[in-house]
Amino acid sequence: MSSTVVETRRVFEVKNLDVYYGDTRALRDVTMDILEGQITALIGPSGCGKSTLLRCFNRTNDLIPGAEVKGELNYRGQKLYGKEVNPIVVRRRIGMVFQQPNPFPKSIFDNVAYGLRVNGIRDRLNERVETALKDVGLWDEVKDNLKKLGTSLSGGQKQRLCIARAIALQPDVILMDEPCSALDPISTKRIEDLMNNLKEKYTIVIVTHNMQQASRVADYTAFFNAEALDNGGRVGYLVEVDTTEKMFHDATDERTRDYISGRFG
Ligand SMILES: Nc1ncnc2c1ncn2[C@@H]1O[C@H](COP(=O)(O)OP(=O)(O)OP(=O)(O)O)[C@@H](O)[C@H]1O
Repeated sequence: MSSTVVETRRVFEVKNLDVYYGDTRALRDVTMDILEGQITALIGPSGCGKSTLLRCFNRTNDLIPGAEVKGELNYRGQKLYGKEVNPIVVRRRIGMVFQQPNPFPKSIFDNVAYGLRVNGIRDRLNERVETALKDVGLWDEVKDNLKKLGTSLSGGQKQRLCIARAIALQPDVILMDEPCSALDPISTKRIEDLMNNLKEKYTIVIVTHNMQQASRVADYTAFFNAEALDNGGRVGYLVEVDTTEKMFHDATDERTRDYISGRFG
């Protein structure tokens, strides 16, 4: 990696991380850093473990029966899987946005206020909701209809509403699992522009199948691949991670160059 990496603060430090689902190892020996205030894209062919790694960052794999994480994963210098760590607090600090925009069948206001209320935050609710909606560029579109159902918005608006719901809690990190794959190109562009604005305040990790998207939005790109095992299964692994500029124009590994140029995957 370039020398700027050394000077930038590490939010996550992943060392020799393995993830299992039951007896099956889905991801092996991942070592990488996630840097503060940067957008990091996780790319690679289907099944190479991108979403699995993403879920490690806010411990949502804990919710999958049989999932087990081995190795080291430090969040701001603290063991994320340490015994004393409360996963609920982790998920408050490290928010997540999914592929399918999934607002609750509640009003626009209540969608954004939801996480705040659940976490017992009741002061300045109106102001906090307004700020979150402004931060995602939705305020002007919805300010006169805050009682309208969140589910009645367009796909792109719904996704921005879900991002507003995540950032209302003022998290440290936002994890995005293919946030634009269900959206049209115009809504996708709005989310990409939004990500660029959000990185002033948040560290973002995004899983994307869209290589152009990674090259447009990410500061760093990590390329994962999967290899066949003797038992017929497959295990994902990290091929390389570097600045997006380097990965897309001068990747070290031939597999990365092949994938990025569309020769496989
Ligand atoms: N809940 C689960 N239970 C069991 N196995 C799982 C589970 N989730 C993922 N896996 C397995 O882990 C491996 C990695 O899956 P994962 O979804 O992380 O890959 P991915 O790179 O994000 O794939 P895609 O690009 O298709 O979304 C796959 O073999 C998958 O079948």
